[in-house]
Amino acid sequence: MKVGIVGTGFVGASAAYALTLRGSCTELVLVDINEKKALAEAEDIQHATPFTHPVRVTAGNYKDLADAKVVILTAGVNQKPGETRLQLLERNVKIFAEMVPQVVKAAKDAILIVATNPVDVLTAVTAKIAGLPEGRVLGSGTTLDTARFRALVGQHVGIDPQHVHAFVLGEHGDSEVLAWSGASISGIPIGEYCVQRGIEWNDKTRKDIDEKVRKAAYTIIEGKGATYYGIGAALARITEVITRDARAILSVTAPDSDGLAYALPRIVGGEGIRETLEVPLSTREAIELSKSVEVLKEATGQAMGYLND
Ligand SMILES: NC(=O)C1=CN([C@@H]2O[C@H](COP(=O)(O)OP(=O)(O)OC[C@H]3O[C@@H](n4cnc5c(N)ncnc54)[C@H](O)[C@@H]3O)[C@@H](O)[C@H]2O)C=CC1
Ligand SMILES: CC(=O)C(=O)O
Repeated sequence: MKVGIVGTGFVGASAAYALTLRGSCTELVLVDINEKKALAEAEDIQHATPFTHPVRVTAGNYKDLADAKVVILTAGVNQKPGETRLQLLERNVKIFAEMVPQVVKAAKDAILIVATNPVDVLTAVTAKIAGLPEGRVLGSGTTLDTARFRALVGQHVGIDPQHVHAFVLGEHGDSEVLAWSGASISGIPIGEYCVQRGIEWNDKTRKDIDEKVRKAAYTIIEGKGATYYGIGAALARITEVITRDARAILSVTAPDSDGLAYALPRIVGGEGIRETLEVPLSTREAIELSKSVEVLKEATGQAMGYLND
């Protein structure tokens, strides 16, 4: 099964490497405005295939995306230290206005996965430009934040994060909501689990984890200029859920009936998003989620304005 990636910078190249390590597809086509970079990444990753999976990795142009099952969009500018995701909006909308029609023309049946920031708004923009049936355009949303949340809780309680069930909802950004009320360790509420096992669990523990999840991008960008391994793995996981029709529940982002995209747990399978789930939230979490949606509403309005400029 063919997968395309448009944008082979830190994020696109990491996603390509993760897809190859996991054997999530059989063919991988890398496209970038910087053709030399795409070619170099394709060659480098192809050299990993004798140790991983027999994925055919090539660099190409938009036409080479024909028949792709999935195209991942990671082209665009990233944050500089201290910059918010929303500050990238105008520059990345302009890139998407030029790029998305070419992707849709070449890969007529593909499911599009957006990763470029601000990812919720760009997913709404992509859906509007692409005009594809519902479910075929999604964004990585808070899959990375959810992974950060699960990793930190897993580390705190000393278990494999795969057994931490918890979601981050709303914006992939400063207003995101960590849904503590439904978080569990394999069905046992985290607080109860900690009491049973004699592990510290209080407001400070939750505040520290919240801060680390919410600020992760800022601290990593401060330290090394960009974040890419976490999102690379997340994109590979979303892609293989589609290529294997796994029907997994992921906190991806997708436009609602008003064209506003934000992350909620959704069932994802071979046709893209199959269903959006309703999550029981505490009153405080529900209020925080509506505030997050308001932030995105304003930014999405601005983005649609840039599209019409
Ligand atoms: N959704 C998420 O959780 C995350 C999203 N990101 C976002 O991913 C995006 C990419 O980040 P990086 O890879 O670090 O940036 P980067 O600067 O390393 O790579 C961007 C790539 O896009 C290419 N590009 C630019 N315009 C293009 C066009 N018109 N057509 C084709 N290719 C084009 C550039 O040549 C470059 O290779 C950023 O917006 C960043 O904020 C980054 C981490 C996590
Ligand atoms: C850059 C970004 O969006 C992240 O690492 O969360």
